[in-house]
Amino acid sequence: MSPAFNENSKQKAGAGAFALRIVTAREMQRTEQLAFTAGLDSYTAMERAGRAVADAILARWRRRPVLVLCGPGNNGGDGYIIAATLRAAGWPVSVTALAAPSSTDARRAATGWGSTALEPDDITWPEAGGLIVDALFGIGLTRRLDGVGANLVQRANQCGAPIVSVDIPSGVHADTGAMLGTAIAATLTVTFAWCKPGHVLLPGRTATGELVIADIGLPAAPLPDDLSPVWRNTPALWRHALPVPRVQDHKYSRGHLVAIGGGVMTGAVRLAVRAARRAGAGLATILAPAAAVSVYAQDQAGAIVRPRPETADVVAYLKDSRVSAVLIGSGLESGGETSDLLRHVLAARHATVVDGGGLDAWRDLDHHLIAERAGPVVLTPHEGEFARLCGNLGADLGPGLGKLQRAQAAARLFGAVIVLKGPDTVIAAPDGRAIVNGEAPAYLATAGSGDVLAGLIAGLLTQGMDAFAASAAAVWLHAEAARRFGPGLLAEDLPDLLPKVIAELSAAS
Ligand SMILES: NC(=O)C1=CN([C@@H]2O[C@H](COP(=O)(O)OP(=O)(O)OC[C@H]3O[C@@H](n4cnc5c(N)ncnc54)[C@H](O)[C@@H]3O)[C@@H](O)[C@H]2O)[C@@H](O)CC1
Ligand SMILES: [K+]
Repeated sequence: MSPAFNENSKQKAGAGAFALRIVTAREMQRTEQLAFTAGLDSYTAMERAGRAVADAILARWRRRPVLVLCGPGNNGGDGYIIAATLRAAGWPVSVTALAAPSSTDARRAATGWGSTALEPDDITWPEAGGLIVDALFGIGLTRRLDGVGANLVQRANQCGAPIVSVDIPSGVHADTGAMLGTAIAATLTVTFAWCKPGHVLLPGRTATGELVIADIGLPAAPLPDDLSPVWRNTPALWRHALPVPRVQDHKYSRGHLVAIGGGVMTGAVRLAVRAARRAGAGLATILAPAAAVSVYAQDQAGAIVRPRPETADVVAYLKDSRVSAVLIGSGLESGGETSDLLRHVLAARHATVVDGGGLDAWRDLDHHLIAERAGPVVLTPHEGEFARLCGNLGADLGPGLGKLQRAQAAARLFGAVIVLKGPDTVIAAPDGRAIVNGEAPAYLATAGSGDVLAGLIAGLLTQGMDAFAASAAAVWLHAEAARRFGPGLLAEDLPDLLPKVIAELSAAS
């Protein structure tokens, strides 16, 4: 495990990899409780939260009319403090209260605001030159928005003024990013201490707009020891673990990837192998049906292509101790032969990436095969493949299970790293660690880009990188390469974009 994944639980929120944590609503509440028990005054925390939001507003906008929408809980309490702070800065501020404040701290904040709160029916909605502060609901939102609350959200979204959300856009579920009925579409969201899953998972990520994470002094107290370690994906987590060739290396010691090629959809493994080689694999061998050997051989002169007339040939080849990772499933049909191949690949005990048709084969494996395999396995489903792979996995964990929790549950169930792909890819390890990649450009929605990702993961794995770190690094590098290329991106472009991205990362570390 890399040092970045072992950060000290007594660190401050703003420090190093610890700042990249993603914390669920319940974990946040427990952290706050511990901090309060350790002596932090809860109203002081609320004042800091409110001031942090007001500071973010003052740093971005000039004086303008502001409407603050306050809910009944502590999110609303933050809203009253923001209103008072902006008023003290000379801004024209009005407040509307969805309901009377229900907590001691929120009541105290409302008293500090002092002026009357408008009834929702009496609001004059600001125009584009004004500003709305959304302090209706934060991480305490537990059920769908309806009635007056839903109406306020819709009117705010329609009035044309930018909206600043306190902690999380009202209506977004903090742990899943789902919309509970309707949700604020914010220009800016200021959250506290750590990001929540709802800020990085769709559709919450879109509703969040720009995200600012403000330090309100919480982790000065000890954190709960059992915080599930979830991070936002950035190179700080894994850059130091990227493979770098040593002077004494030869092609086998840099890593020998074996890819199982299909007979018809050859493009998938060709893309994957090129990506693996661009990521530094010293050697790649494609085991292909005899009829397709020439197609693979003509594509990449530097890859070895061998015919695999019988499954037995694959088994024999994988016994070679110089094989360091296997990619199976890209471009393979689901069904009998793929299932046989997968069983033999797992029995060979190499680090393995399973994609495409291999995922359906994985679903059909006997559980003892999954339990008994020795090498690390990475499964790379998109949502459709995940649904086939896992069915209603997690239904017993309650309704509304989000993408993060589903990936974590599958990783635990299978004892494999899960890369649940999409615009908000989640990488989950069997031990509960997870990383969310919230920044992928939509240009990646093109045929073959998943094959490149599978090959990139395999290319890093084959060089000895830890499966979880390799998966996170590959997802980030893949997205960054696509971002740099921009419009017109083809999957074929991606492998050759990787060296520059990797070189710049290595230079920066
Ligand atoms: N606890 C603390 O010390 C701090 C909390 N802070 C703020 O407090 C927020 C959390 O406060 P709360 O736990 O009071 O939760 P919220 O303010 O998010 O909302 C809770 C209230 O909304 C009601 N509610 C939930 N779902 C509803 C729905 N669909 N329709 C109508 N009412 C609904 C609940 O019954 C409760 O009254 C954070 O998001 C953050 O903004 C900050 O002040 C920092 C410090
Ligand atoms: K809010």
